[in-house]
Amino acid sequence: MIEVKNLTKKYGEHLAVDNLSFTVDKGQILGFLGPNGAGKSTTMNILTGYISATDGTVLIDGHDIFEEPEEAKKSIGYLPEIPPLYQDMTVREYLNFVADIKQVKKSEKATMLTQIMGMTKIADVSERLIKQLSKGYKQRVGLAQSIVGFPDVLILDEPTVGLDPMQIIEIRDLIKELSKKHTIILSSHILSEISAICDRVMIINKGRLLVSDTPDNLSKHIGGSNGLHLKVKGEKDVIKKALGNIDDIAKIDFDSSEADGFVKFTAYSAEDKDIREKVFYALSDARCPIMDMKSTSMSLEDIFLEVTKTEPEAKTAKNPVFKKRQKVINQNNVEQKMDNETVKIPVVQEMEQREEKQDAGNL
Ligand SMILES: Nc1ncnc2c1ncn2[C@@H]1O[C@H](COP(=O)(O)OP(=O)(O)OP(=O)(O)O)[C@@H](O)[C@H]1O
Repeated sequence: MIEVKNLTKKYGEHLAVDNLSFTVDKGQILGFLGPNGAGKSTTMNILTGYISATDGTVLIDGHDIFEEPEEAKKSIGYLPEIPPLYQDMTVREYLNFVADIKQVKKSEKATMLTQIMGMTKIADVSERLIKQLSKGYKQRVGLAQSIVGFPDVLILDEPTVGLDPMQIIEIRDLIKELSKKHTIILSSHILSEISAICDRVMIINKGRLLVSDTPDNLSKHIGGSNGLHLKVKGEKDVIKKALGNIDDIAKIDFDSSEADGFVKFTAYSAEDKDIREKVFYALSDARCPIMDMKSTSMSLEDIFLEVTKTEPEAKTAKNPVFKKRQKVINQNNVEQKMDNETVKIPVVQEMEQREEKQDAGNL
């Protein structure tokens, strides 16, 4: 549905988007994450034909946004970071105006606008001037204008910014509902929101793609969910012996704090195997009851902070995220198996190689 290849944008000498490639399938919700200045809005502005690219291609539903802008734009609804609202129009006048621009058939217009105002819960302010609306309502009107014409693709730059928690939940549900018929790219700083509604997450920094995967896989692979935290009643030696027979366990780290006959430890599986059942039976046979067992995993927030850490830490293997024995998903979703050695995300390697070349050139 959306195909972006080697997208690059320079503002003068400043590289805002650096060779970005990704695809979004029909009906998917892609969450776009990155710190301030990462290049999210620039990418969205290019995807929607608002600004040109320095290099690369963007296909929307098979149409090149640069070669066939009219065709491509027909498939896009866009909510920019600052919604393009006419303050002196009423909500209804404005949405009528948008519908005309989008060439919605006259016979369908009234019904469509009533439906959209219902979906975005702005029917009660339809006759109010936009300038008199609260920020949250203005944001909903911005979202409403992007839906007018029911385009196949919706690109939403921070759709819930300025909304209160209740409204955020409503808009989140609306986006979920819209994804049944639309392909959606959204950017947000609210990570719980991205985890809750996106099928896939892309984290970019300084215009470059760092990781792209489902929220679950990100916390599994990058967070290293191959660890199992346990609190077990019994003697440490007995527990050690019982677990020693399980081949799938690569390593056990015992906590130094042992109290009241409980032992706490983390068991790491080899090759990301699910060891829960074997651990359960082994400890049960050894008559060491499990009081607590949970997988180690990182929240999207932890992952975001780790992968976007400022250089030099993030781009070197000093970052613990890259050190773990784990699989890392590269930008083409190809799994790379790493075994007890430094793991670098491909884009980080590329960055380092480029810098090495530059350094060599400067000598
Ligand atoms: N018109 C412009 N002229 C020059 N530089 C720009 C322009 N627009 C954006 N930039 C720069 O390009 C980089 C990417 O900006 P962009 O707005 O795309 O980031 P962003 O990820 O959307 O950030 P935020 O989360 O703060 O909105 C930033 O360094 C920004 O300063």
